[in-house]
Amino acid sequence: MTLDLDRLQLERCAFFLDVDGTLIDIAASPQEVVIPPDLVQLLHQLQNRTQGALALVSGRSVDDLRQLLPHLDVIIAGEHGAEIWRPGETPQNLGAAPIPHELTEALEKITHDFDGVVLERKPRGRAIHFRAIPTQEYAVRDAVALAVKPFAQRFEVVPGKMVAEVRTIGIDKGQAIAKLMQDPTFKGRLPVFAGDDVTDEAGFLIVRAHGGAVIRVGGAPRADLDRHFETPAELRGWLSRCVTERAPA
Ligand SMILES: O=P(O)(O)OC[C@H]1O[C@H](O[C@H]2O[C@H](CO)[C@@H](O)[C@H](O)[C@H]2O)[C@H](O)[C@@H](O)[C@@H]1O
Repeated sequence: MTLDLDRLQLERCAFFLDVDGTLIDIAASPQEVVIPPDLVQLLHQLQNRTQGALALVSGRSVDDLRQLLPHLDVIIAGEHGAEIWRPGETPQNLGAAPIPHELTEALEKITHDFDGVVLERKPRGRAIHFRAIPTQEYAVRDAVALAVKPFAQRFEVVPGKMVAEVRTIGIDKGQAIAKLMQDPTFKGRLPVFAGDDVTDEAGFLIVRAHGGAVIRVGGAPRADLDRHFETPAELRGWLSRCVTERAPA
């Protein structure tokens, strides 16, 4: 059964929002994304209306997101939930293992074998981007799988949009959301999660398990979604209407 998102009471909700492809448009490279001018204000409004029960849940690292959104002061679950940062604190590692040097070397080699592949080194993971050579997608994904194979007891490869993400086994957005739902700020609220990609599915599962609402941006509409938006701009428009039109009685 899906929830009627137009009847949500923000004061009883907890929002978990993915970033790339959900709040902001996908760009040619991670550094080229454009942050909409009103995004930070919108997120702070949502944070106020939910008494702080708002977290960004992203594949990007906490440091990366804080640079991208320097004036934003909200909780961040970074690197697919490998780390959680609360404003004023240092990020908490939720169990990510250090990436072995040999694994990074093996991934680095792929950037030499395929012109156009870029290795993103995150504090707790690696991402191999091949957006510049889409026709080589399967060859690159195979090469990444092979590189990670000797480390398969601790690390796995997860697919994303024109990217292969290498992360510690057991880390996913679902476990980060489950942990945040134990926080007094989030506990007892109805979780609402918006995402756009394969790596968001673990978050969708946990949110459903808590009786919450699942929103997907892009892709095809699905029967199991509570709401589907075509673009990040549509999602931001809906969030904006939520915070302005649904003021508390
Ligand atoms: O979980 P998200 O917030 O959606 O982050 C997922 C990954 O986003 C970034 O890569 C993706 O977006 C780039 C900018 O639009 C695009 O160029 C790239 O092809 C996408 O894969 C980021 O670089 C990754 O670290 C995140 O895991």
